[in-house]
Amino acid sequence: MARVLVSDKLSTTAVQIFKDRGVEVDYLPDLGKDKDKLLEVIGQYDGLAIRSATKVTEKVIEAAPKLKVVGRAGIGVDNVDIPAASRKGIIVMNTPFGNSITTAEHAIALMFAVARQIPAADASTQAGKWEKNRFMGVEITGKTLGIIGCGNIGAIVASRGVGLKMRVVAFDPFLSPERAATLGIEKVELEELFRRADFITLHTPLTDRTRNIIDAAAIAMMKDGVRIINCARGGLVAEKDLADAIRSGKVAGAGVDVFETEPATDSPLFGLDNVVCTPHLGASTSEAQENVALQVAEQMADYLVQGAVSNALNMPSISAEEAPILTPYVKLAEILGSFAGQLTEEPIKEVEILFDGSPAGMNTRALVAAALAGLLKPQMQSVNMVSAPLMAKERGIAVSEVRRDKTGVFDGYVQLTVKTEKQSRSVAGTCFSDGKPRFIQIKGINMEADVGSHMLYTANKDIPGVIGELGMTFGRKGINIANFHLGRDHEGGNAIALLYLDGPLSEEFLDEVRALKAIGQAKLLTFDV
Ligand SMILES: NC(=O)C1=CN([C@@H]2O[C@H](COP(=O)(O)OP(=O)(O)OC[C@H]3O[C@@H](n4cnc5c(N)ncnc54)[C@H](O)[C@@H]3O)[C@@H](O)[C@H]2O)C=CC1
Ligand SMILES: O=C(O)C(=O)COP(=O)(O)O
Repeated sequence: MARVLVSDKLSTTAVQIFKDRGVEVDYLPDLGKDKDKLLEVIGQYDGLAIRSATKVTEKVIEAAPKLKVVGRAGIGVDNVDIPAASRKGIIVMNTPFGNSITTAEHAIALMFAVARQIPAADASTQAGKWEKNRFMGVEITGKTLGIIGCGNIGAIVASRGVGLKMRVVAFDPFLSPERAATLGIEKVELEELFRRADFITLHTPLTDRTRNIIDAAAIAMMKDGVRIINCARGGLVAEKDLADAIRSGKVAGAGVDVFETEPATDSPLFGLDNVVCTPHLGASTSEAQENVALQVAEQMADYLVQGAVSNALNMPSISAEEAPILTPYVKLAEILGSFAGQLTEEPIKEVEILFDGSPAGMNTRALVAAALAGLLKPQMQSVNMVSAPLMAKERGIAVSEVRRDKTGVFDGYVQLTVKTEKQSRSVAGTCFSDGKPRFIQIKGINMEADVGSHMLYTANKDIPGVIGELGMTFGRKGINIANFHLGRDHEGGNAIALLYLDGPLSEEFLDEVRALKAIGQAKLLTFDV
């Protein structure tokens, strides 16, 4: 039974879902904050469900040999070392929409809080001061709202801004003019946004390009009296530069939900007039927390129980409906990869995968990943569909895919061609209606062979007597051949044989086979079927 650790505070709905789906679950919501304890226990788990407090570092991943999936109940995954996870074949998934409305609402709430100084006015009023003249605010109607990053959350903020009768401008390199028009907003360059906005709100991930996107130089371009809201990630705004600008009066106020270091127990922004801070509450509503907990548990259980993948950041999605149709072809792709991987002894330069007929309409990214996993496995035992594309890239293997409408007699087939410095080798297969994979072509030679756990592959000249010699040799040793498949390119040309054996063969016996006059090459192959 798969076992999952929930190491951050998640709605207990998640725990119930794991149990209902037959996944054992330990709910330890404070464990994620204790790095040492996490390192101590993580080795026991197949899945880890987190929010932003647990840091899934390379060290944690190294300490987790069983881990298959990290599920982030939320959006940002900057607390997960995704390359390290991918290298170990661990899927990292998030819940990209469950808390977007809630977070957009928090940004709007902070905008109002800053425009009307609500927290300070509240504190003063409750202290019995009645400082009516101290808290002069600004109207939002008719003001320009500048949105940096107009993805899911930014777009919701945009629509709320439009609803509040604001003029909305957005900077996002990936925002199309059509989408901007649909949202009723204007797409602008960053500097123009800085120059025009009365309120600026950030909604990008934290990347090398977005880090400190608001710093002293950016602030210098802004309108005097601008107000800045950050509900995305600490690190997007240089906190010290913002604090200086608030002190100088250049920036009239800021709403800050996220900090460079979290938990933020100290910050240059603390204690300044009209800075409204919240402790990373963007996603903290009961609705959003129900959404993300439910979704992450379903997604993780789908993967651990059924092999279905959704919202993974390092692996193509495979829906639960798609999984049964795709699974036989995933197996086929892996077997073709494995065939080529076991026969190839020099460095691979190029891999081309051709999808003909029905597989061409499937999720070919998953099939490519499976073929690469099969191909690399003879060299790297722990490689899987998650890590294989990254491993291939790191090894400089160029991977390409071609999709084609049905051209042959088979409903669909997959052909894998592997090129090294010295040669190009191709192998093709299909899946019959029984879901079982078959080899249908090896090195351009047609054949039709079942796939067995133990197989002997031989290449020889098409001369009489090969079958007899092989059969006699096996017979003398008392080894049963379950199936014998033959093919040749033309009479007297190159021939190949695939023998489906009942069990493994010893190396000594293989040497005997290799010594046969008729046999050019003999290789024992094993497949995980
Ligand atoms: N405070 C909180 O509790 C929460 C914070 N977040 C954070 O909000 C942020 C946005 O989330 P979503 O809208 O769901 O993400 P998203 O991926 O839907 O949108 C991000 C947008 O940023 C854009 N972008 C990327 N690089 C950019 C750049 N250099 N300049 C301008 N735009 C750029 C992308 O094109 C994309 O449209 C994330 O960092 C996420 O972690 C999300 C949920 C809760
Ligand atoms: O979903 C996100 O990106 C968030 O920042 C929410 O973080 P949290 O789950 O509240 O720790």
